[in-house]
Amino acid sequence: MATEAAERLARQHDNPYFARIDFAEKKELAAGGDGAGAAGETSEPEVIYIGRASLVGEDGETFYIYDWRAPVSSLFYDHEPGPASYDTPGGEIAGEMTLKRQFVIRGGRLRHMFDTDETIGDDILQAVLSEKSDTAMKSIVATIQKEQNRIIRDERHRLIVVQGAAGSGKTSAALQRVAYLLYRYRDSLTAEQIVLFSPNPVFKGYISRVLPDLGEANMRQMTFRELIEARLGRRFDAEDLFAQTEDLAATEGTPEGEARARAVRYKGSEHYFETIAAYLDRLKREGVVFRQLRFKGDTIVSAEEMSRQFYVEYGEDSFGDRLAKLRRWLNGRLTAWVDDQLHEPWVEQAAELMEEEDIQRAYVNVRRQGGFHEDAFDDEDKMTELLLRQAAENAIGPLRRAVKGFRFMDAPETYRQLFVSRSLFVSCAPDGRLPEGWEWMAQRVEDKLGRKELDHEDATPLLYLMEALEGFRKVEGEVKHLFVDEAQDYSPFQAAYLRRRFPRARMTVLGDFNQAIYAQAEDSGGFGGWTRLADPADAAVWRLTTSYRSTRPIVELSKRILRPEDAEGIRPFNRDGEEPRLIPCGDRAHLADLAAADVTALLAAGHGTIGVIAKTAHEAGDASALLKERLGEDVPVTLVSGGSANLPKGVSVLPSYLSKGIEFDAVLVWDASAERYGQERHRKLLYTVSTRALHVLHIYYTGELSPYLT
Ligand SMILES: Nc1ncnc2c1ncn2[C@@H]1O[C@H](COP(=O)(O)OP(=O)(O)OP(=O)(O)O)[C@@H](O)[C@H]1O
Repeated sequence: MATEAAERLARQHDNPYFARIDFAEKKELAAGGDGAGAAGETSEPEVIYIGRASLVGEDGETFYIYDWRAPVSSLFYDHEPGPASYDTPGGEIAGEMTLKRQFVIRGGRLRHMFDTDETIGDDILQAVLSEKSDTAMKSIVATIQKEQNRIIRDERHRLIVVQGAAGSGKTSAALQRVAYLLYRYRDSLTAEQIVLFSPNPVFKGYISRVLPDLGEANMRQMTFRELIEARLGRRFDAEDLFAQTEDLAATEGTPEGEARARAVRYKGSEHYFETIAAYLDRLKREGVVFRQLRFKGDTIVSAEEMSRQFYVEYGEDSFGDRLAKLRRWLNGRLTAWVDDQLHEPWVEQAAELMEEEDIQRAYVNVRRQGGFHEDAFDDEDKMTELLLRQAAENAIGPLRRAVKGFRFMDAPETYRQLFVSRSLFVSCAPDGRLPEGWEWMAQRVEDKLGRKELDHEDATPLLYLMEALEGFRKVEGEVKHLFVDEAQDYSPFQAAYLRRRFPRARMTVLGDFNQAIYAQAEDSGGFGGWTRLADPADAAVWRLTTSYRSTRPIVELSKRILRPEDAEGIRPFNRDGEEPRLIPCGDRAHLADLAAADVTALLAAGHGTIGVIAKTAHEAGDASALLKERLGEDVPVTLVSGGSANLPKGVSVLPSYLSKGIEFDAVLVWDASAERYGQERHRKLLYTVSTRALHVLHIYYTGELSPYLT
């Protein structure tokens, strides 16, 4: 506690406050009308300083500085001088703002001071946005914009969906919202109860400093991949989204590639989610595939016995009760089997070889059960029996654990059944029809599962089926807030799955349909079915249209990449910069020569982070090798891969999909040729890549330029 307070004070010493407002509260007409003041009159203006944390006098009442999250602070974000009001838990407070002043204080010294008429003065925002970037994201509390503030402080809706242009502050708003909620509900909400889904490990590292800098603990961060790995990683060689993307890129245009792309889209759809839901319903009556319990070639309980027990004996009970009963029954069967085996030679041998630790445990058990007193002979028998029992139990430990972990149900095989029988699939599909390409999918599932491999498009459906069969025991009921960033990249299937996995969480979902770059979400208009997850009365859809990250010329160029109707609502923040450059190159070697020379010049000009963004991991590998050859040891070049967790300063080379959510002072697009970015589906990828640039954008191409840039 004391260290925390000391750290906070040290931070405050460096940067105590960033704003001052003078606010005169409107006087209420006192009850009975005898009038402490007439309605409409205001009291003397109070001087209010706003900073990252509050500073309170020793009396515990005098506020020298208000925390930016205090109710009164929203006056600063929402209003210009003049009539103004703010919400408090006790109701609205209205009055008159007579002064609004902004400060830039660094290292305890006042650098700038502005009085302003606008909500948040352009000058300060200009200055902040013109700074060179760091490898980690910074907090934006001193310059939160009105429309961002609305998202940060929304306490009314259970589901908030934010559609925001690239660089409009979605991630920033999400993180300040986490800080806001932790402050507002500090007695009842902990950082552990907030989960943020991040697109990849690079992004995870990139945002991890914002909350600690604001004096708050980081929320839990997860990637969808981690979720899949945790449950299915041991049983399957599970493909991830990036490998899937690479495969689709490599097979593009081939019949195999087209069939897979169709399967990927279908298996991310709501149609498929409903099909699985109907299948689950049917599994209540028949069809769960059980796995026999076997020991050294002997069947202890067969799959047929389990099925009979489950569907016939317990047929009247609910699914959950039947499972609980089946588990008890299986454990009883295992115990009976152990009883039966006690005097078999293998058990005696195993008991002789038992570890000291197990013998001690058996000894303790006998004592606990009241052994070792009157009749020593009896005790010895008891001890021997216990040792034998312990030995047999050790041997069937994996079976006990399988029963505990529900592995007596074969979820993958149950899943596979759906693709074995056409009529079964049809009976579960909501429209009673087979999806296009079903045969191809059926063959693929057969091949892959047979080899213990799992396509990414099958991972969430299998996870859903498995968890639903187990009664969603991994449900995270204690999570109160779920944030999903880059939400356009989730399939409607994944959105529906997350809703079930975090059943009580309020959701804040942020995305940009113009950056939907994965095939799995292509058919959903880029918004993954999120908006349908809550009752419309409990949901809000907010839009962020101003793009703060990039200079005006960069935003203008990137808007031209999009279809006019998609670009319509995007507004650049008015910050000047050099025109983006389109640079023709003879071949890759020439491209590398030019890019290497530009990297050197950009570093010399003081740009601290340079992102060389190629389309695929393979091309990023090539680009990195070519640049390293040319730049030598003096300029370190880092190749960023799917597993990387940190973005270094200097030059990073990365595939397009790993650049999601992050930004660089300068972006060098590696080969935006028509060959690489020629199809409609590449339009959004090119947009995503170009909008990573803060100040400088160079686009190199060999051969013909992508049609989206001409
Ligand atoms: N109100 C603000 N004040 C200062 N900087 C801001 C503000 N809003 C956004 N920014 C800056 O703009 C950049 C983009 O913000 P952010 O990454 O949150 O946007 P995004 O909408 O999540 O972008 P994308 O969808 O492209 O990943 C960041 O550098 C952020 O600090």
